[in-house]
Amino acid sequence: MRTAYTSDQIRTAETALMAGLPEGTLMSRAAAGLAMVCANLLQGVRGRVYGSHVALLAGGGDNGGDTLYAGARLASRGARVEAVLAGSRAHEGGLAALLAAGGRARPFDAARAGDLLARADIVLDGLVGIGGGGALREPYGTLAELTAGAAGLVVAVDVPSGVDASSGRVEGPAVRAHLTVTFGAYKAGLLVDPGASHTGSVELVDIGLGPHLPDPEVAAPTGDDVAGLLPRPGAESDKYRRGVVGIAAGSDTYTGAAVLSAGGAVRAGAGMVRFASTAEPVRLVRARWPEAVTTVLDPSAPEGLLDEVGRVQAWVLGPGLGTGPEAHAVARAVLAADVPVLVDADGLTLVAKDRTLLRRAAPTVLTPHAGELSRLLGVPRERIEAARLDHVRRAAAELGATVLLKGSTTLVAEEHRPVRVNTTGTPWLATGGTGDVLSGITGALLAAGLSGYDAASCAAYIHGLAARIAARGGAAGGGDGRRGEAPIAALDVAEAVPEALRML
Ligand SMILES: NC(=O)C1=CN([C@@H]2O[C@H](COP(=O)(O)OP(=O)(O)OC[C@H]3O[C@@H](n4cnc5c(N)ncnc54)[C@H](O)[C@@H]3O)[C@@H](O)[C@H]2O)[C@@H](O)CC1
Ligand SMILES: Nc1ncnc2c1ncn2[C@@H]1O[C@H](COP(=O)(O)OP(=O)(O)O)[C@@H](O)[C@H]1O
Ligand SMILES: [K+]
Repeated sequence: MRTAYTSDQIRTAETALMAGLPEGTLMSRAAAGLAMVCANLLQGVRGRVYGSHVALLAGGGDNGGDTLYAGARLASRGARVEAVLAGSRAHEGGLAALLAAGGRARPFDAARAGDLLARADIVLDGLVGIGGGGALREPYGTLAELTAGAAGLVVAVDVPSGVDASSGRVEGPAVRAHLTVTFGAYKAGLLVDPGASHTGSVELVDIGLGPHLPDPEVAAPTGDDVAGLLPRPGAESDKYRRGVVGIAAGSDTYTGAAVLSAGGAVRAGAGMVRFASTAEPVRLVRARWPEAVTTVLDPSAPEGLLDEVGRVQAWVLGPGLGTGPEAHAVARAVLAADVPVLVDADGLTLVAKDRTLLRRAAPTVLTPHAGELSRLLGVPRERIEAARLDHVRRAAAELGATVLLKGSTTLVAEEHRPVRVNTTGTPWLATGGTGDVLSGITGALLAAGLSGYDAASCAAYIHGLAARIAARGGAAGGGDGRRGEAPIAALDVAEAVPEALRML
């Protein structure tokens, strides 16, 4: 599990660690690690450190200090290092070290800074780190924007400036780095969008913080974590014990979502899929997934609506269900069941209109995208997009459910647990119907007995991995939506789930 922390948690751990160490030890560890990474980069792009051009953007705090000290180390190896001092003051020790090692430093001047960035082999963004707050003020904002025109590699020091280290929030200009060198531990904002899309790859420099770190705010499961949680059938398994998932989805108007959700469940290894809906979706699901056992419902007679369906260990409710009175009757019947229920799509719209549906004892998993969460919380969508971590946490607490927030980084929140961040996926997933597939995968894992928290985070991982495999035509790797990948259809993702499971 890759764990990540808020700025306050990092500061507390740093204070505890520093209490037993001579002053300046941590900054010197951070600067040494940063200089080493930069030296390796320069070896890669220039073949040597000596004679290479390094630009430092140094803010007035300790983030600038790290950067100036690292610049001094590179200057002492013969690099031509020049710092732009963005603040009214600069870190004294760092500046003195840089000048003593033969580096140069000048106050901010836009034209000169632009020239410098156009010439540099690497640019170190040391404007602000965990001490940053709110939108970047001037001239920090201009400097962050200028890094977009840098000819060489942009290396963010600790955190890309303009990204809130604790939440990933971005409120104005922010540096987009090729690489972020972060100190002591991951900051939560490096894993959560929009911040995560500014970091490039992330390299962690150990400064000895480990023993002092508290429980993390955020955790990103690795493939091994997911593999360890997944159910595998044994000699004593039968289809019932492996988990029967019920799917209440589709309507005579919307039929595709039902087929996709059922496909996710079948491919993710449900022992059995019981599909319950009106006649047309039932016909289509049977045609595409003969494995599913189907029941035609008559929601105009809500009494004993699900009696004919048979026993299930978990339900998936909502994809393509519609939002009228008959859909409401189905939602009421499913949510009255004493088993875990995943609510998606139209099911979320029904729940947003009638929160009493969520008064139940068994676990509930909600899987909204930002628009659906906006309706659930009564908060504008843009505010959710800008502060996804805060809102997913709030939703879990307020709705008493496990909440999986879909989007470019998928988050899974449950009260009193770290928010789980999904690290797989590809922007090609942004296409109609892929969320329906996710609902089926998650339902299969819930039926197999995983908790809502584990089922949702494992399903997101598998779904994202399957999407990458589908986008690369069966090959592993990728995930950036660029070369070697092609558009995918939602059903391709369901079909790639077995390959994803094989890789885990
Ligand atoms: N505390 C420690 O023990 C360690 C800290 N380290 C470094 O120290 C950094 C934290 O240093 P600081 O606490 O001095 O904070 P920062 O240097 O991250 O930020 C504070 C500085 O940025 C300015 N600033 C804040 N928000 C701004 C905004 N929106 N626009 C423009 N300027 C803004 C402040 O005026 C101040 O000059 C870490 O990110 C890391 O790089 C490392 O050296 C490791 C050890
Ligand atoms: N930019 C993106 N990058 C990666 N994944 C994305 C992106 N946008 C959406 N996704 C993923 O695609 C899926 C879309 O689901 P959803 O919004 O429910 O669509 P639908 O209702 O059409 O199925 C989710 O798993 C979501 O996390
Ligand atoms: K920075």
